[in-house]
Amino acid sequence: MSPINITTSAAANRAAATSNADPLASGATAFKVDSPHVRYGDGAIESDYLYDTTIVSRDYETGQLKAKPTKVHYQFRTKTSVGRVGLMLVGWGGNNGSTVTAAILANKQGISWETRKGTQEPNYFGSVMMASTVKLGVDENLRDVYVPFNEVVPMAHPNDIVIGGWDINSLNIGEAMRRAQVLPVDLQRRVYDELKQLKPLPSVYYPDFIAANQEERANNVMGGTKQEQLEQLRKNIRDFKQTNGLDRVIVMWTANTERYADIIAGVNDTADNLLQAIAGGHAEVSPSTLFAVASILEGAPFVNGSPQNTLVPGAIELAERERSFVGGDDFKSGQTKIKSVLAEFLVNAGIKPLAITSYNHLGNNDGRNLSAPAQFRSKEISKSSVVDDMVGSNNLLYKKGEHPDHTIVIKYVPSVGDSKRAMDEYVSEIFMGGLNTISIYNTCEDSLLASPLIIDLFMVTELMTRVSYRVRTDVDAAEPQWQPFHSVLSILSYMLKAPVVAPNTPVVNALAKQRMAMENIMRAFVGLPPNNEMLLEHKAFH
Ligand SMILES: NC(=O)c1ccc[n+]([C@@H]2O[C@H](COP(=O)([O-])OP(=O)(O)OC[C@H]3O[C@@H](n4cnc5c(N)ncnc54)[C@H](O)[C@@H]3O)[C@@H](O)[C@H]2O)c1
Ligand SMILES: O=P([O-])([O-])O[C@@H]1[C@@H](O)[C@H](O)[C@@H](O)[C@H](O)[C@@H]1O
Repeated sequence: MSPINITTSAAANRAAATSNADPLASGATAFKVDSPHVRYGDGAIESDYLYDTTIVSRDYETGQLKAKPTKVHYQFRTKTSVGRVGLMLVGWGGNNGSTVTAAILANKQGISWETRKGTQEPNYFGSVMMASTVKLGVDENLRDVYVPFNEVVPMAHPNDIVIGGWDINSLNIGEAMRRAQVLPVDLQRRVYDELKQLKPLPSVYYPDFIAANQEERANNVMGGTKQEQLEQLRKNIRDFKQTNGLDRVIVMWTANTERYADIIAGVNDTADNLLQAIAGGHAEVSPSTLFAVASILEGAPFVNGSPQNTLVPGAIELAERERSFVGGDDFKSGQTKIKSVLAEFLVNAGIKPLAITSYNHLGNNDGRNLSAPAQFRSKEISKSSVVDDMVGSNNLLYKKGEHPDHTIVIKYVPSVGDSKRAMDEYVSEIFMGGLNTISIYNTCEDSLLASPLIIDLFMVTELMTRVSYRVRTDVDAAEPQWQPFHSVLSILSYMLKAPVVAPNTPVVNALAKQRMAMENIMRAFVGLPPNNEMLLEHKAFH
């Protein structure tokens, strides 16, 4: 019984109208939920949602665990109008920044290009929002019906994003695309003239935070004190928004990996201390944290695509106080993405990884920056923490505090360029003391894998700026206030190696859990129950 894919293109709709194709296979764009608990009002979708969870407690007399099914009544309101949205990239002239800009232009203008295999059309493959589907439900014949992920709730379309940003290097984006050596030459040729008009704004450069080998790029640098730089960055964001007539701007760090900043009491441990440290020009405030503070103060969501600890405690507290959104860290694009699948599979299969050895070499500027110990250390941390939740979930395999050996090696080999070569070995203990070894060789085209994540991070972050919620109880004295989600957008974790979460909440790295959370939260916004794949319809006698 083949599943049905709802296609929403006009052509597909015309084809369905004139053929005896399955009426469900080409429906109108998006879908409407038929429920008394979902209201499609003017400008917003409101849903009443019973959140089912299970509270576990221990009976201290008997020692027995008790599991109590619990329902929490949420109400969600999702504004349906996206408006005009902008993305300001920090590190715009880098491999990721220039690649994602060129790709959006090609998609927006329908620019195809010639390859030795024929004509290649632009696409958004690798974007979970733009190129993956979710199961909406089943039809009357119990056939699965799938819709594009980006049609579960109204979302921004990448073709409509207005892009700008900063770089410490002055190269225009056309030249930066050429320097990156990522995209096919024929495509580069077709988009170059438009991209060369795009010039990064001068940025903040503190040599101490990135590798010394990056100094030769730093010819587009902002002067002044840290406070003056903060004000300039804030002005940049305001000007970009006003000049382009934008309703919302999202700032995303795709600049070089910085060293970790020391967390110092009285400097970056609280919001006020961080603001004072900036005013006082404290050396331990990094460029990325300055961008985060500027974004927070301008109400522009800030997402960190690199592994350093940009979101120091003071930045988190400031975001909470300003009710501004932040997210991070480190795009989860290749080697680590696979690890967050494989490690979960092994542990959930009752197989005990003993050693995970991850090596890769790459030859792009990111790799050159990572060849410096302090910058590598930031990446090593983000790449190493990805199995912690899976290991912690299974005390049958791992005693408390026990971990697999986990080694990360990254080498800079200029000749491979952006085409990173990753080699992994997973050695696991299996039945009766046996050993299983899985070896993987993975050519990760770094920027072609990271660019779609920039799009997904933008789309989900933008969605969350339009969502508010409230919790209802049976004894509400008055209508509770609608409020935004917590400032730290842990819903972004699927796209990130080291998800930043709200203080004192759990970090989830397992990729399947992360996708399930994002899908089911978005389903809840339109009043749909979680997908549970029980398929009882197919397991019961009819
Ligand atoms: N697959 C991937 O490409 C991938 C995956 C995960 C994380 N990342 C991270 O994304 C970031 C970008 O990767 P990339 O391949 O585009 O690197 P890149 O070196 O090509 O680009 C980084 C850009 O940032 C600029 N820059 C450095 N410091 C800056 C500052 N303070 N302000 C503004 N611009 C600054 C540099 O001039 C450069 O143009 C890196 O931190 C990398 O670790 C990349
Ligand atoms: O995402 P992933 O492939 O596990 O990790 C990658 C690193 O291994 C690589 O060295 C670097 O190029 C990228 O910044 C990326 O972070």
